[in-house]
Amino acid sequence: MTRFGYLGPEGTFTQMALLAWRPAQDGEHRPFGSVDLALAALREGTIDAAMVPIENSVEGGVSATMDALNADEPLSVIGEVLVPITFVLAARAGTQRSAIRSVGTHSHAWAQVRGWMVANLPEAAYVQTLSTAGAAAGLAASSDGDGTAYDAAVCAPVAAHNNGLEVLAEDIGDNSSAVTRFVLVARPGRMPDPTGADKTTITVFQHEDRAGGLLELLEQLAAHGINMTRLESRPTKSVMGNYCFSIDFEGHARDERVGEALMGLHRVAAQVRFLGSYPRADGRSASILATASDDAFLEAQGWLRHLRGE
Ligand SMILES: O=C(O)C(=O)C[C@]1(C(=O)O)C=C[C@@H](O)C=C1
Repeated sequence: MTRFGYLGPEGTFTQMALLAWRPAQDGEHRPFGSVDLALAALREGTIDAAMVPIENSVEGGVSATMDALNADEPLSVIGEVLVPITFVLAARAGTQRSAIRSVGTHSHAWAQVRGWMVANLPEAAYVQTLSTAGAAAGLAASSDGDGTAYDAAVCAPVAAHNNGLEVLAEDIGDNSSAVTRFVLVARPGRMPDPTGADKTTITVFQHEDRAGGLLELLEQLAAHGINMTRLESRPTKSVMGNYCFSIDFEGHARDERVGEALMGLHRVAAQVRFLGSYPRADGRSASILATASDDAFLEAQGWLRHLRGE
């Protein structure tokens, strides 16, 4: 039975992503206190795969996940899941909204309700927790007057319900169409086969900081007709001002144009960390120029072999 890890506790959006990928009865689902702990367990072999958040449509990339994927032993992304995000403000039964002085939640969740907070609880202090469901569980576990770090939690409706909290306000996200993208990560092994609607994730490290360095990397993608879907810079943590680039793009490593682009990046970059090719959650096929199709590349390779007399 596959052992899946996820950013817990129960009731996180990450658990919803894992349940959407595989129902609880089809594997062991094990909660972890942080993305780092889940990925460490995966590297150690105590779980077989981990579901982790990587990108939110409002707040952008999840740095903790990108950094954990870029460090230590390489891991592979084998799938992705999109989860619509809905937040509630929850508190212990009997709490009046006017009595709320502090609110606990995950940093990405706070970023998505900031406008609502300014409009409705402008004086409330923010207390960071490791997850939205962790904020709800922490609130439920404490009773009045025992020094709880916060008076209310921002979490998913299911986390408020599971923890017996009262919902003081529903749908408090500033953007009603917010979506978080999660990736299922495994130890490197057999890559999922191409489906025609795939994505590839890489991290590129440059030789040195110089004019046109990023352009040189991007040219490899543009020249091979590849559409990027995410580009983020992360500090390499070695020297101030030194960055690597976390990139998602359309296509699969076994597509001719992607293979050529990866070889190009390998030539011009100091290191390319290949994090996997996997089916897109939305099933949307890449729009590929006729000049960047597999047939076009194979025809050109044949032409070269012919003129070399091979
Ligand atoms: O705290 C949770 O419930 C999570 O699953 C983490 C997380 C995130 O890292 O972005 C996931 C979705 C929401 O955007 C807010 C928090």
